Amino acid sequence: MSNSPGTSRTTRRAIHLAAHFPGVNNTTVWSAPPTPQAPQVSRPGSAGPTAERSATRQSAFGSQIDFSSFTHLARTAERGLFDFFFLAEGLRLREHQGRIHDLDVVGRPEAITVLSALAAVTEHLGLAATVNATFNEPYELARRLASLDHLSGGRAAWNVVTSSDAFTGENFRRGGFLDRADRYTRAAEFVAAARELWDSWPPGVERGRTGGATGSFAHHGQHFDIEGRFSVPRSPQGHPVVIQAGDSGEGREFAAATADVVFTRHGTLEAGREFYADVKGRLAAYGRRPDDLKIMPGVTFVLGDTAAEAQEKAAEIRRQQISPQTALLTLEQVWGVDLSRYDPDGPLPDIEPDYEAQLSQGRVRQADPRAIVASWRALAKEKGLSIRQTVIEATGRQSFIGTPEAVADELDTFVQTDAADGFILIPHLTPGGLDDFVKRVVPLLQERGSFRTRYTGSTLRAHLGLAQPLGEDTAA
Ligand SMILES: Cc1cc2nc3c(=O)[nH]c(=O)nc-3n(C[C@H](O)[C@H](O)[C@H](O)COP(=O)(O)O)c2cc1C
Repeated sequence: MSNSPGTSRTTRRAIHLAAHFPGVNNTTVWSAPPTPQAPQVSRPGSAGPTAERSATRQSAFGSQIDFSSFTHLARTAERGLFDFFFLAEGLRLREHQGRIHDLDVVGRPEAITVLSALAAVTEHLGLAATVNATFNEPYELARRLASLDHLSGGRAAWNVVTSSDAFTGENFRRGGFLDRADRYTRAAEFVAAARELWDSWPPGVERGRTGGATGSFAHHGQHFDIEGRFSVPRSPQGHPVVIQAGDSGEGREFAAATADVVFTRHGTLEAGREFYADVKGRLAAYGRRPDDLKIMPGVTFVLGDTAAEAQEKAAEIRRQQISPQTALLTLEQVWGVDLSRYDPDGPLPDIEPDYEAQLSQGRVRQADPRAIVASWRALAKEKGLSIRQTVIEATGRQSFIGTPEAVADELDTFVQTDAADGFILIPHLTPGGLDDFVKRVVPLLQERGSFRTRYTGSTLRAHLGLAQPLGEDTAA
């Protein structure tokens, strides 16, 4: 097999792979295998499109959050020798015109609970939970993560996210929200406090030797003023792995100072290299080496026996992801007005958007709607696209499409040429979406010496090649 361009360095770099459990956002399609004429639910009028689609998805995928779905994907990832299994978090179901948003209809079970159950049916696989730093407390979360680390023999990871909006805050006792500017100061102090708690039990404390300072902590800061004794002995990893997933300058700085892994959206070679250089370049200021932080973009893949077949499958998946009604819902989020009377196969609405309106609540609209409207209008005009075709073309984020050989080659090129340290793979199907990748792509990566052929360590830190925090023996 030929080497990829730029792979002339003497040692090949090891690729790190993780599996993202799909289920929300329209990455996930809901029937397998993709068929050319997948049945589409017609958009109802006043009954509300979201409600109807919710019903459709729930009946088609009632088992989506069954434990068997989680175990299938986790076991596949472990068979593929992946570093970890990843669960996202949504603390408030997003809403569209007062109904549960189309993308959140499968619900959001709590990640650490699911991972604790998976710890019992897996042996090596890391278990990563996304947990918000705004609406939690260090003592409670440090305790849950240390417990997961114990239960799993050193496989726990925490993806620290910082969503801080008032809509989400309504779900919580402390309510309200955090000033956006404070989201990372709180997150940084949260992680620091959690690490103080994890360090409060020195390594090697024997059962019964609980005198002295064991478990004592005192953290007095801007966001947390806590003092007491931590209830969980030091866990196998010392510190569960910390993942970061925010993209602002502050987010990148937080990652450079604090995180072990970054989950990024920069999934093209050029954007990946830029991001990689930027974030790795920030590490030295914190006395850290480039290898201390792994950069792992979240990516999708579509495999085919030929390049043409893969492209065809990818196009069909896009059509399934953006059904006629999803196209209209997506457009309504941007336009801010009810567009239910428009034909998804007709042209973009010529009415002006209402940029102040809030049809959707929660993290559904990411970029500046004015810029989106302008670019979608230009795209539709240039290519003569309908509403649905425009949304399909403009919102597509399919990363690696091709034969297993081509996909293995591309993934390897990313890692050997400093665009990533590995990938968080987001399959399109639940729960079988990773099966083909593990069967057909993993062996090719192993053949070229870029991916492990067995687990050599037992903890997630070992899989990722991260140092083990030593902790101090303070229990005099
Ligand atoms: C790849 C990626 C995945 C994310 N996943 C989640 C998630 O599952 N739950 C969540 O509440 N926020 C998630 N976020 C949001 C971020 O953690 C962060 O809260 C938000 O992006 C604000 O930070 P920023 O301004 O630095 O981007 C994700 C962000 C990125 C880039």
